[in-house]
Amino acid sequence: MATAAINSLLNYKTEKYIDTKNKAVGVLHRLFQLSVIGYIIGWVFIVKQGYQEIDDAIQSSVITKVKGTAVTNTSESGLLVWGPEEYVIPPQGEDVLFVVTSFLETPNQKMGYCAESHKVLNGHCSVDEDCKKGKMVESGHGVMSGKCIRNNEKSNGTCEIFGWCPTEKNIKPQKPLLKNAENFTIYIKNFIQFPKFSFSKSNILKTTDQSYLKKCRYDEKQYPYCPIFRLGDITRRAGCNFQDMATLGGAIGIVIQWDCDLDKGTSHCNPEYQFTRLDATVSNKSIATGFNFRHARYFKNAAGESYRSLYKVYGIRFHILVYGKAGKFAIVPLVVNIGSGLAVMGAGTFFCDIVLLYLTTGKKSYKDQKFEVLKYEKQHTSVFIVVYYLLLIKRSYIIHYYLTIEVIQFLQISVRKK
Ligand SMILES: Nc1ncnc2c1ncn2[C@@H]1O[C@H](COP(=O)(O)OP(=O)(O)OP(=O)(O)O)[C@@H](O)[C@H]1O
Repeated sequence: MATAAINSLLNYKTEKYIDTKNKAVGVLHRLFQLSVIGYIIGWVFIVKQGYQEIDDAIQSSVITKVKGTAVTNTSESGLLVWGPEEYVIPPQGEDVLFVVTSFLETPNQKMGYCAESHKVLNGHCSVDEDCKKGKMVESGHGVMSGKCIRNNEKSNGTCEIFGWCPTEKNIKPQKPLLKNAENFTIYIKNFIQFPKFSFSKSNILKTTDQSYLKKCRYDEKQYPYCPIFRLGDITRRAGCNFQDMATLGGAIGIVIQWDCDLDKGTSHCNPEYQFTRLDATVSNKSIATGFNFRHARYFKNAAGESYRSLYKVYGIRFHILVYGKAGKFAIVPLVVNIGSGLAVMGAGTFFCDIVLLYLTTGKKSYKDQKFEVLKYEKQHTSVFIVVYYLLLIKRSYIIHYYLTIEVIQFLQISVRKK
């Protein structure tokens, strides 16, 4: 038995084929093989470039610069000229930047006593007892002095507070004040790297024309590689009207997509821009409409007293998001994809066997010729079953697999000998 097992282990065995002479199943088999070859060549290699190694861990740096001026003239602030230093917050040129399009200024606030704003619910009162001295007004602007300030005896008033006075007026902008904001331009400098392929590039066109950046404005058709965008064009491409958005504010996403086939060369690796309104789910009537925040500018008068001007600013927040992947030819994905394609081809034989053995007229004769029923000695079976389970318990699946094949072949040899 041992010699037979060793022989069985060392001998080369080849698969045996049965020529069924069944044309219909033969055509079916070829069609299946053609579909698999079509899938591998068309989808896996041409569409999905399955012969490439992919790096989707893009590393990126973004810096922005906005240019343009706007003029405002309000009763509180008078005539003002706004430059990027005033309307871009923060001014450092980050990848998330806020451009002011409207504002409400409360100028010359000074530390002192004044009536709390009517906007603050917890600051309302009808008698002095409603304003507990020393208590902070919740969501308010200062600490209560203990007095209730009313315009007349009958009406309700608001508590007197100690804080920055006068408090802000309760007004919402009806239209954007920085009307020219639509014509501001934003320069987006983006540097990317695909570390797996030691490849780096920027979104700025390589040109010797020094004035290119001063003249060009991004346009999908004419200037697809110009990194300077007009704000009005960005909102238009995102499907919204700049002036509508500018009144109460909003958020816009500028997506820079890098999909690079490095086999085609560096010049084919270029960014594609997409624009989307990020707060688009919020309708105009929603309580969550708009985008604003407050900041203050502090100063002292000639007498050394501290003052501040409080600004509630409305505007558009731009988020620059960079995504991308690069692919380059590599032998490993090529072999893996061919291998998995060939494995799928094996399913064709299985499928055709099912058709042949269960759906054709001559299924009985096919079955008789395809399957050989083996007869073997019982004691062999029991020994092999014991070994089999011992290996299974020890989780030696590979040894178990090969042993099972060898056992079956050994039994076949035994049968043949008989
Ligand atoms: N938002 C923008 N709109 C239009 N042109 C711009 C904008 N930002 C930069 N540029 C122009 O692009 C070129 C390169 O800008 P970069 O910031 O690298 O150089 P710079 O000389 O420091 O720019 P500048 O001093 O004009 O702000 C400059 O000619 C600059 O004027």
